[in-house]
Order: sequence, then structure tokens, then C-alpha cells
Amino acid sequence: QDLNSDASALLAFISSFGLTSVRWTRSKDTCTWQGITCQSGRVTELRLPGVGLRGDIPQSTLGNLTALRVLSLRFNALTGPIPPELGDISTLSVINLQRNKLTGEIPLTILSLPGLMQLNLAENQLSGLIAFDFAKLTTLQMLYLQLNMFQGQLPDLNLTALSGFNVSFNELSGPIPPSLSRFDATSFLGMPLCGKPLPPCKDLAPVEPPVLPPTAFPPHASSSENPPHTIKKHGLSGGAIAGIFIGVAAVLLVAASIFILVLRRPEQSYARAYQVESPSAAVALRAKEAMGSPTPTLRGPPLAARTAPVPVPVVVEATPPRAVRPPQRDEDSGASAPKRRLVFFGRLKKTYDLEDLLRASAEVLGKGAFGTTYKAMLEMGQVVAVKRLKEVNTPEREFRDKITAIGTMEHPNVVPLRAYYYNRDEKLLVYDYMPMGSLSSLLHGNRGSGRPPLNWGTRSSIVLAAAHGLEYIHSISPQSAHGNIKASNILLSGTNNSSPEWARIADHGLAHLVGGPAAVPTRGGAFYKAPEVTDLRRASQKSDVYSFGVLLLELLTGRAPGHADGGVDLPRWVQQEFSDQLLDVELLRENQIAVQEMMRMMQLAMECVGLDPDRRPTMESVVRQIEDICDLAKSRSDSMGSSIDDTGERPLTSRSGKFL
Ligand SMILES: Nc1ncnc2c1ncn2[C@@H]1O[C@H](COP(=O)(O)OP(=O)(O)OP(=O)(O)O)[C@@H](O)[C@H]1O
Repeated sequence: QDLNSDASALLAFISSFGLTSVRWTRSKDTCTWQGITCQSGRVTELRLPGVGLRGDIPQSTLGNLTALRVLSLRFNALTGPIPPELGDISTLSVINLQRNKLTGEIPLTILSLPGLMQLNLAENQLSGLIAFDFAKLTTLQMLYLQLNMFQGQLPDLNLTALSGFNVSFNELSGPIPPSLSRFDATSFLGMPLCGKPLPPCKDLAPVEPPVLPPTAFPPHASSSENPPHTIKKHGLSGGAIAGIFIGVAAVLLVAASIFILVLRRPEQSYARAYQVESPSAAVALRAKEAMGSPTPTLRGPPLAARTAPVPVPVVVEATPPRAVRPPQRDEDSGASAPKRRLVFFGRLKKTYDLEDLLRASAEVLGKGAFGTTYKAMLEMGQVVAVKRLKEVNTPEREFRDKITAIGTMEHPNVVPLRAYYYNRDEKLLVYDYMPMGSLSSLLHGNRGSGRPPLNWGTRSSIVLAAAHGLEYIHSISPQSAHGNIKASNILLSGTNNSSPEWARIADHGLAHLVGGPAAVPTRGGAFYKAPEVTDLRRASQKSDVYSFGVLLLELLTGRAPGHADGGVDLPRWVQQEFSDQLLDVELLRENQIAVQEMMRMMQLAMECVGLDPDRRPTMESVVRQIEDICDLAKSRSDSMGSSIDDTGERPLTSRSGKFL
């Protein structure tokens, strides 16, 4: 077999889909075709992510590509079964069919591939058992099967090379076998599984805490919510109940809380993204989002970033040495070449391009009102945050003008937009990655599980930084407003809170950029919204001030808005009971002077959340007032002349050093 027979197989494959955006023709060298890589005169890689392939994968085509190493047809609309003939391609090391509509079982032939390293079949409609034959794939490094309909129990797969694994949101049940217990809880979400890293299968066994996603969402603020449907209490044996009833109750409580922490986020995320109420409904509807567009997903193991509340690995592609590719760009997604460029802002040297982005390792950080945000790790080591916008109804010209205005903003407390990509089907925004995640996860994440309290000095320095950022946005023009100020849009750049840049505002300008129904707040965003705002696009500077006031109240009370005191909104709750009793328990260790500062800050917050927009202060005034309050703290700490205050914590004003 040779390149000619490879070309025939490829043409037979593509022609079965009828009209596609893929233009392969015999008149050009096969190795220059879109998505094709050759080595030693054979086709070794076939990558056509998100090109709109619709229909069954044809039989007797791909099987003839006998030198193929990488097959990536992710993000298409492929239906029918996975062709068993893939198992005949003994050279295959990467198969990525993520997010299609494939049905049936995984062919056993694939499980005999001698050098398979990455298998990503996530987000399909595959069913059947997860066969014990997986154990034969001794070279397998990544196995992603999440969001399918696999049933039965997990087999004991002693795959020592496996470093990425996810079976979340299938129909599996029973114990997690010991060989898979080294993966964290996020690999097993949404199903009645038990055993490490989830709570043990027997209720009376001691509860081992699962490995929590580092920023698993919170805490006390959400305890009133219904637990996910997978949380089940099992019956207890009679003797044990008699003996240790109280102990068991406590253990169950802890287990349930841990479960809520682990499971709540992904459920929220999927459910929110698909506007449904449960993961299973989300599974059913997710195909809606699956059509046709390339996503920055890529290679390498998913990393557990602190900022990734939902570390669902979206990806996988090649680790094998890549062949030298022809100098073509953007071939993966099939749109016209001239427009397929990242447009960069600012003076920073351009060190990557769209293709690098598409090939980077990616991990979902979360889904918001405007789309999904990914952490992308570029091959050259750089890490960026990529927001993939959904439902942009703004005409191209207007989009480019608005995004340019956002891109030219420059302030130490505003997350810089570095580049964007625009075509009809896909809009990507590239931001600096903020490694410490959001204020929301810092404030609410892992509460009660032993994380150090977030002291007043740290909180006030975040408030001041965010206020500076918002003041800057408002200074651009009288109409310039953020429109979506909330704790998950305040991001932290590192652990050094003495750096003026350490807290920054994200998502600036997006409410105005994205037209249509997407301009609806998410993740509690509604609870930060000023009462006069019905559409985020109509947000004003005064409505930003309102949202900022809610944020202040959140930092002071430690309560996420919308959940305070059984669902009462924060401004009303604080107005009713304005007192230091409302301060976050984590702040109770602070001394009396600090409490006075907090109460001044609470007063300022209440002015910000006044119902009459005209009577709310400007951000300029808010900044001055916060500076006043912080200065008070400074003089107090100076007069104490010690680096450790009488609470045993760092002085309030030492806005320096590490906060954790
Ligand atoms: N530049 C970034 N660096 C690190 N994390 C980020 C970055 N941008 C966003 N994130 C995180 O990614 C997650 C998803 O963000 P995204 O902006 O898509 O949604 P959101 O903030 O939850 O909602 P909304 O779209 O309403 O703002 C959030 O947890 C956010 O803190």
C-alpha cells in the first residue's frame, strides 16, 4: 500500500458525506490536503475537527489507511457505530471522536490495538459495558468516555500508563475498582458509584475524603440547595446503629456535604450550559451544542488547575512525534484561509497563532453567559484563557469595532484581552490566564475543609483592586460600563497580594459585545444585577456600582448573593439587620478596629446598592472611600509596629506576602 491507496481511501471516506467544506482533490498532493499529515510517503494523521461531517462513518474506508497514527474527527455530527475496522490499523495511537452522535458499543477490535495511547469517545451516545478488554491496552495514557450511556460496573483496569481518565455522566453503578481509585472524584461524577475517591460503599466504614476539585464550589451558602440526585443514603445495619448512632449520623452528614461539594459544580455547569435541570437532561440535549465548530481542545493530560471547578477533560490528541506538516494554517476547521488568523492587540510580541491554540492542551474552566472558557496550554509552555463565545448576534463590523475597544483597554486591574478570532461560526477571545482563579472560588471554595481563613487584609486589597479596575472602565466614556460585575469575574493573578495587579476584572465589555438572548446573567449573576436592569446590554455605570456593592457585601458576609439567609438577596438581608453579626465567621478573629473598618465598608456597600441609581456613588468616589478605609487600617498597623497582629494573623494592612 502506498500514498495512492491512502488517497483513494480518504476520497471514499469524504465522498460518503456528500457536500462538505473539505476540498480534497487528486490534482493536489495528498499530503497538502486539509487535515492530512504524511510521513515517509504515507498518511499518518487525519484530523478534521469541527468540519460539519454529518452521517455514519463509512465502512471499508478508514481501515485502508494502514499507516495512520492519529485519527481525530471530534466535534462533528457523525452517527452510527464506530467502524470495527479501526482495530485493523495497528499503527493507531490516537483516536479522538469526542462530541459526535455515535451509537452502539465500542468495538472489541479497538481494544486490541497494540500502541493505542489516547482514546477519547466522550460526548457521544455510546452504550454497552466498559469491557474488561480495556485492560489489554497497556500503552493507554488517556481514556475519556464521559457523557455517554455506558452501563454496568467499572472493570478493574490495571493500566499503569493511564494518566487521564473520565467516565462521568454515564449509567454506571457499583464500586470503583482499586486500580482506578487514584483518579479524583471528578472522573466519576453523576452516577451511583462508591468507593475511593468517592465515599465508601459501606456506610459504616470510615469516610475517606475524596480528592476535591481544588475550587469546588461552596459551602455554607449553598447548603440549602437540593443535593444532586446521585446522593443516596444507604440503610444501616441494626447493631451498628444501636452502638454508634450519633457517630454514623455525623459521618453521613460529612459524606453528604463532601458529595455536594464534589457534585454540585459539574451539575450546575452542564445544566446551566444546556438550560436543563439535570446532568442526564443535559446529556440528552448536549448535541445541540455539538454541531460543526472547532474548539480549542487538544493534547496532553488534563491538569487540575486551581481555577478549574469542572476539570472535565475535553480533549486529547497526539503525543506521538508529529510529521513535518506543510506550511498551511487553520486547516482543521475548514473555513477560508485569509480570515483564519488571530488578531492581536497591544505591544506584546505575538508568540502563537490560531493553529497553536487549536493544538494546545485544553481544560474547561467553566461555562458562563457568553460561552465556555478554557485553560489552554500551548506547546511552547504558555498558558492562556480562551473564551469561546456562543450566540453572537452582533454584525461582524460592529463586533470588530467593539472587540478592538476592549482589546485596547490597559489597566493593571483589568484582565488583558490579548487576541481574538472571528469567523461566521466561531468567535474566540484569548485572555491572560489568571492562575489563582476567581474571587468566588477563593471566598467560597473548600470552606470548612481546613483552608486558612481569608483575612480582612486580603479581602480589602481585593476590593480596592477591583474598584480601581472598575473605575478605569468607567473612565473611558460616560457610557462605558462592565455589565456583569460578580465574584466569578474578579480573578486573581497570583499569591502576592502586594502586587497592584493581583486582582483583576474579567469579562469587561462582553455584555455589550454579545447581542441577543445571551445577554442574560448566569451563576448568580442575576443577584448582582441592579433592579432597574432587565438586559445586561443596558447596564450603566450606576448599575455596575450596584453590582459592586453586592460584591462588597459578599466579601463582608461570606455569603454568596441569592443564597443568603435562605434565599433572601444580600442587599435586603443586610438592610434588615445591619449589624456586625452579619460579618463572615472567618472574620470574627479580627480585632475591634478591623470590625469598625468592615462596618464602614458595609455602610459604603449599602450606598452602592441603593434603589435610586442617581443616588448611588460614582466608582471614583467608591475608590476614594475604600482608600480612606484602607488608610485607616494602614495607620493602625503602623502604630502596632508588628508584623503579626493580636489576632495571630498578618496585620490587616500588610497587603503583601502570601495570603494562604
Ligand atoms: N482569564 C481567566 N483566567 C482564569 N480563569 C478564568 C479566566 N476567565 C474566566 N475564568 C474562569 O472560568 C470560569 C468560567 O468563566 P466565564 O466567564 O465563562 O463564566 P462565568 O464568569 O461563570 O459567567 P459569566 O459568563 O456570566 O461571566 C469562571 O470560573 C472564571 O472564574
